[in-house]
Amino acid sequence: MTSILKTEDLVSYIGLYTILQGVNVEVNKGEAIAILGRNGAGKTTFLKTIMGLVNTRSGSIMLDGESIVGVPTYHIAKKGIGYVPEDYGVFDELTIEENLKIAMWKEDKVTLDRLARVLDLFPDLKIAYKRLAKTLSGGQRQMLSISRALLNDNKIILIDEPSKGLAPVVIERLGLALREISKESTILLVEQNFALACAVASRYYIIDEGRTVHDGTIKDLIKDTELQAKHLGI
Ligand SMILES: Nc1ncnc2c1ncn2[C@@H]1O[C@H](COP(=O)(O)OP(=O)(O)OP(=O)(O)O)[C@@H](O)[C@H]1O
Repeated sequence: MTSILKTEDLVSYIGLYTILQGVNVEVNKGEAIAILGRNGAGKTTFLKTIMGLVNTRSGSIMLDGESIVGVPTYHIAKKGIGYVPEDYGVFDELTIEENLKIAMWKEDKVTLDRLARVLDLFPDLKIAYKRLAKTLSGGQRQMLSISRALLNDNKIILIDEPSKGLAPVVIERLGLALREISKESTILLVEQNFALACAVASRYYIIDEGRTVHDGTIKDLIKDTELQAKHLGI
């Protein structure tokens, strides 16, 4: 198996606070991995640390065998990490089309084919293609944010809690789309919605108080109600 992203003993900090205190995660090519844990466990900070938005104090982050610690965020993105932040990061005053095109590194045939595939995956975006992003619902904004990460030749896509604030029926649709995406992309998904994580991922890591405390297959976790209760509050 080819390791696409690997962190070892990752420690990171914001100001005076050490937030991550030892995170060990490995994502292999083609896998969909869920990062689970309670509120405030450090899941968002983990993704931000990978992206260079939060400073690493010690430990390693390897992307496809190359260290990305200390590399500027824009460069990390260009090295092949697509990032879908919790707050979507879409431009409200731009149309869907403009939001998508601004995210494209190239406008070659491969990229335009990817755009067509993304619009097939999320027909809502196709219908509202010329509308301003600010007119979209939360679910549609999430779809737009995910779509942008799919347009380029990324090695891995980090998705931060896509279900947040969405209605159950929208989460279900999103789960189906993410499952489809996971057939062709490598995904690292932060998610509190256990059902969505189970629908998309095959393996998981649990972060608690800034550390990875458990990992395994989603199949085993579904059976382990004790572990779910202890770390996920289910
Ligand atoms: N800018 C900041 N300054 C100080 N502490 C922060 C900052 N951002 C996050 N933290 C703290 O870091 C810890 C981890 O936060 P993080 O957002 O990564 O958790 P999370 O697991 O993603 O939870 P949630 O699902 O609630 O977003 C929390 O205790 C939080 O209060």
